[in-house]
Amino acid sequence: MAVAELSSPSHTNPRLLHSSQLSSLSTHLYKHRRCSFRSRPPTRYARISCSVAPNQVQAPLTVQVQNTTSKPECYGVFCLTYDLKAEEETKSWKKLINIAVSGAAGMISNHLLFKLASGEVFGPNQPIALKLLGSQRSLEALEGVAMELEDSLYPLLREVSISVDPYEVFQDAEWALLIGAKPRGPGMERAGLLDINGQIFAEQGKALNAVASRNVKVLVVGNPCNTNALICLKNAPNIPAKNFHALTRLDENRAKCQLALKAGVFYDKVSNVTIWGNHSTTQVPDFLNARINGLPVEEVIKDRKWLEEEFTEKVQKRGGVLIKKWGRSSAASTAVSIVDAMKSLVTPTPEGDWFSSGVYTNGNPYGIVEDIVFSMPCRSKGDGDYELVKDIKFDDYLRKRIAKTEAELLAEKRCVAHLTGEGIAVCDLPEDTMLPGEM
Ligand SMILES: NC(=O)C1=CN([C@@H]2O[C@H](COP(=O)(O)OP(=O)(O)OC[C@H]3O[C@@H](n4cnc5c(N)ncnc54)[C@H](OP(=O)(O)O)[C@@H]3O)[C@@H](O)[C@H]2O)C=CC1
Ligand SMILES: O=C([O-])CC(=O)C(=O)O
Repeated sequence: MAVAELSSPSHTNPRLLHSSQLSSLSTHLYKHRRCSFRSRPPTRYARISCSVAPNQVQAPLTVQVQNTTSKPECYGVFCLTYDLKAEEETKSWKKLINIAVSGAAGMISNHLLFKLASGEVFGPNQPIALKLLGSQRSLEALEGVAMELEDSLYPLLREVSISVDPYEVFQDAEWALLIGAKPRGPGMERAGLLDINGQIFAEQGKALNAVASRNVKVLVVGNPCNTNALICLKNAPNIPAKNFHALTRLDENRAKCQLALKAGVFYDKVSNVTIWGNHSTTQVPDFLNARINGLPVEEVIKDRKWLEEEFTEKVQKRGGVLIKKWGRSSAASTAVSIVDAMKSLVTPTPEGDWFSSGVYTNGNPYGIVEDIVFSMPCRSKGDGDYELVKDIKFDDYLRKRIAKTEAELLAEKRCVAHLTGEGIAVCDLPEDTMLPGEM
């Protein structure tokens, strides 16, 4: 199969074309434009540059043709060929699933990959293939990760491959865990971070659109994760927007821990916790609908002031407090929350409960503005899909807080308009806008 990326100043959002469309495209190009073809070995890209003929007013056009038949490099023991059905203990196993992970040499992945390989998410009968995406700067480190995976002798881990090319890594991916992102350095404006990371997620959205399974589930972890997820889904129009998630499960877990501590119960007694909005310090941990031992939180913790102020701020800023103590951002607990988020989609949600995920707002029943990625309460039948929970209570406090995080996400969206195909970016971000890890 081959795909072509079509871009020109008149196409701010480049279109990806499948091989079936290529021959008519090239006929069109020869007829209407002056084209030169240039391939750049040893890469698989061929660049076709077309200039404007003197009597034409069309804008110049560049087409990138990519042959996507090549495979990422398999690693070590994972290059062996074998027949899963040949051995007695593997006969009952399900079909191998492909999991792509970006930022695979980073700290979160260093915890996550081993959890995935152990069967924590998909269970003991589900073999997996891990496709690790890195960059030139992390290629050696990725080999180190693959070596550790080899040495762990996980029976369910059947394939590991590494690559720096998202088109290779995302080929037929059924899950894409997008963790890699540039951290915000000292003195960097949030608008700058949105732009740099947004470019990464725009490119990855295009690659997913071109080569991933049409039913791929995409979980964006790299910050700012809500807006990165929006950019990614806008660049992947052939994949349902509903399949894209931004990770807010860590925030939910943090909120459960704080409620349990205050109520003096173990955290398995806390349920129905929603995180609303952005994975930032404007996020809203919802105590109005949450329950402890099946009772509304306010019947157990009779201290509304603590809930509105101390509890809310503790959850919003937990990441920053941890960085101060630990010297680096949450990695192990983030990996745990990624596992939780994935499990919530592949196992039925317990009766009466729900989980939080940053999802696309179109069609939401809460009156939240459409066309952003916003954390909301979800339930799943365990088939990888989810529905939004309908019976949710709101009061003035909750509405006001939700409006603030919604306004922040709208400002972030305006700031990345150039990456979502919606025109010229205007950055008017609220001054106090921060990631949970910033203080
Ligand atoms: N949503 C959430 O709840 C949470 C989100 N996060 C976010 O997850 C992301 C990853 O965190 P973590 O694993 O701890 O980070 P690390 O710094 O350990 O790893 C990040 C990886 O991102 C990759 N990367 C991609 N582009 C760049 C770039 N331009 N500059 C530098 N590195 C780049 C690097 O890999 P390579 O060189 O291979 O490209 C690196 O290995 C961060 O954005 C963090 O803010 C963290 C905690 C919670
Ligand atoms: O800000 C960060 O990079 C870390 C983060 O998201 C968190 O701890 O929730």
